[in-house]
Amino acid sequence: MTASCGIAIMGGMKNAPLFFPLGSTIDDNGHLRIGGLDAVELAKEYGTPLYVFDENDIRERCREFKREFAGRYPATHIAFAGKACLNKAIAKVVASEGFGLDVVSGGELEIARSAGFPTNQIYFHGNNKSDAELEMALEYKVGRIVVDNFYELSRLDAMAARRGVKADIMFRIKPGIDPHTHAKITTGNIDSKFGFGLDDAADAVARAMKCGNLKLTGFHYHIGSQIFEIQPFLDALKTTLEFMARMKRELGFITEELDAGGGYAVQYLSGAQPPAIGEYAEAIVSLLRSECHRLGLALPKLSVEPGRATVARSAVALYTVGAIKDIPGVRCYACVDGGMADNIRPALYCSQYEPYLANRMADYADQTYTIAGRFCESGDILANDVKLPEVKPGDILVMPVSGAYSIPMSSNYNAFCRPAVVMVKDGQARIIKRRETVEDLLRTDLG
Ligand SMILES: Cc1ncc(COP(=O)(O)O)c(C=O)c1O
Ligand SMILES: N[C@@H](CCCC[NH3+])C(=O)O
Repeated sequence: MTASCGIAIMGGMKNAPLFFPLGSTIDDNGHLRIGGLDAVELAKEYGTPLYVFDENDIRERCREFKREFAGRYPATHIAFAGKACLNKAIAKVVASEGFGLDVVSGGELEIARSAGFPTNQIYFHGNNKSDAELEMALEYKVGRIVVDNFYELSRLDAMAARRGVKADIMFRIKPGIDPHTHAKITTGNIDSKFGFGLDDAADAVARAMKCGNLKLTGFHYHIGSQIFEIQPFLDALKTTLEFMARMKRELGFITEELDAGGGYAVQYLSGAQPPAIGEYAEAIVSLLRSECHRLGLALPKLSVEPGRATVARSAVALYTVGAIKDIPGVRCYACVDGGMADNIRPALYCSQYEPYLANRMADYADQTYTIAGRFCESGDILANDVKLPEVKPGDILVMPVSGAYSIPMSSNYNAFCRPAVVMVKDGQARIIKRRETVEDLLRTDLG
């Protein structure tokens, strides 16, 4: 028998395809099981659209990063980039795995704090932090404030002086590398709103060395997201190490820490497999060691900030199929009860997904459908021309690899309510974010 999209179910094994959460299976009824639970029953119990995270999968991703990076280079700080999907439950899971956290707003910082995340393990990023956010970062004594520009540097210096504290900072720099990913998620190029160009960064280092209330520990770059090639990571690292050598030579500045950001790609489609985390780690750590030796630099502390690679595969999105619209000779739309308001990625980046039917995982996928959402835009398409078994109203469509950048980028477009989020683990499920209600929407509408 063949599962949707042609993945064979081995005799008796019935593992779900690779990009479902670890340990997901297909039961005798052809239903998807995640964390030991029937996905179709979860859809019934909690309603759809529904996002289901598997805690064990998140934990295994964290352990893989620790094994592959800290195993090779013990002075590694691994931080979850919260923008990928931050809520109290996920914050607690990654904290308990010994991860740090990267936040980009006062909101993310408050979520982390309310989950009891140790603030000295939090790095505060952002290209236009408000005064209130900088004050908050100082008040909560976050581990590092990653300073993006001169305007922020001077305000932060004054704030730290007023408080009589010495804050640990890093500078975000632009190594000017093209990571060959989607233009909208490319960030380390010269024409980027993020960070200092290298000559500006050199001026900023000279200034920071005179700031009595700021301690510059080193440099951060993040060149983009969903990067399949290893070479751009190496090019960015080499450029930064050469910049560190220049700062030592010209200013006597010794870099203690290098934050290499995130960007590791995950697999969304059967045919597009990125390098394993171990391959990224091996290449980065080897180059770090050899270039530091060549340039006469002491080995710095290394930070990495995986967002997508920590949580993307840990979750699926479940939708109920409604209308089916066959336009003869053109295409057949299967419409679901969610869409661009809970997952903007296909509309924004032309991101591709491989959906399945959670209630008929083992049926032969011999029909072609375009999965349309229910929002008032023709561009509200979740997946184009995908192979599925014959789809009927009431089927439960499942989108794997939905743990990163869907829920955090969701909206209330057309006054729809954001979906519920459930965490499963070893046969137990609990709501970690309740479904929004119209009352929630009306509460902020003051008339
Ligand atoms: C500073 C920083 N670190 C880490 C990340 C996480 O990226 P990714 O989810 O691709 O690992 C981002 C987002 O692109 C970022 O801006
Ligand atoms: N939101 C993007 C990733 C951006 C990463 C943050 N700079 C995505 O869904 O792929």
